[in-house]
Amino acid sequence: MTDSVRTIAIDGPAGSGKSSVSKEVARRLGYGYLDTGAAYRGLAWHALEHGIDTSDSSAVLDVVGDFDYAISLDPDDYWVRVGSTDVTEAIREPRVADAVSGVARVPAVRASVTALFRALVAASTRAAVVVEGRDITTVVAPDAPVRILLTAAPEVRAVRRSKEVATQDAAAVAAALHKRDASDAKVVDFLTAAPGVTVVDSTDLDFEETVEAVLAVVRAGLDEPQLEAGAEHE
Ligand SMILES: Nc1ncnc2c1ncn2[C@@H]1O[C@H](COP(=O)(O)OP(=O)(O)OP(=O)(O)O)[C@@H](O)[C@H]1O
Ligand SMILES: Nc1ccn([C@@H]2O[C@H](COP(=O)(O)O)[C@@H](O)[C@H]2O)c(=O)n1
Repeated sequence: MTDSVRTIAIDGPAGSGKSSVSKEVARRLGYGYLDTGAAYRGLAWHALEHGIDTSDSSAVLDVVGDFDYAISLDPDDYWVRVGSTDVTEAIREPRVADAVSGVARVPAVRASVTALFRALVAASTRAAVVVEGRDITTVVAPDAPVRILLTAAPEVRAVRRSKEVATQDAAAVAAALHKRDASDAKVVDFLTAAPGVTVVDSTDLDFEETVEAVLAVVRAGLDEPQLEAGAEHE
């Protein structure tokens, strides 16, 4: 079985529900969960710790060498570490979100983390891994048996995100989210579905309905042994 065959690929814009929905889908199927944005956020955090301007590509490359990154693929025990520091919460801070697109547009960074994502899936002991990000369906695992673009209307995504952020007003949260999408969209296309990718639009769905919609696509795309293998992990 190749690693692509063990990948459930989910892409989408900021705030579309990729992390929360993917994590829940992984839990219900007994699969691993890989948050790829965390690697870019972790590197942005690492660059900021070094006082680097993340819009300066060569300065970013200077700190890639000592970027010691680790992430859990267990949907029930999610953590992210850089060196000995647990950065699970820190990488969600607005200052990191504002800096991350600069890091993500560096081609050598993308090549390096893409190799890391594939290695993490290959090392997983689970029957499959739900991998979410921006270029999973197109670059990281274009051969995955299930490929989904999870979308929601921009204003709905902004409202959902602003409910989580207590330190900024709703307008500032919406502006930051749309600015990040605009920057990221210059690097990878996560707003239109590539051929063979199924769109799940959660604009009019609540969280549970969205999870069910994604599960239906996954079940339609996998064979019975792979679904049963996940259940056996429980
Ligand atoms: N269908 C839904 N209905 C209501 N709320 C939702 C739905 N899907 C996700 N959410 C909520 O929206 C918020 C954003 O979701 P989440 O963090 O999973 O998005 P994301 O796509 O991973 O964002 P980012 O790319 O910025 O990390 C969360 O609070 C999540 O619980
Ligand atoms: N496959 C990916 C995943 C993420 N990015 C970049 O990381 C940022 C943070 O991602 P979140 O999913 O945690 O919001 C995102 O804004 C992108 O800059 C990426 O390029 N490719």
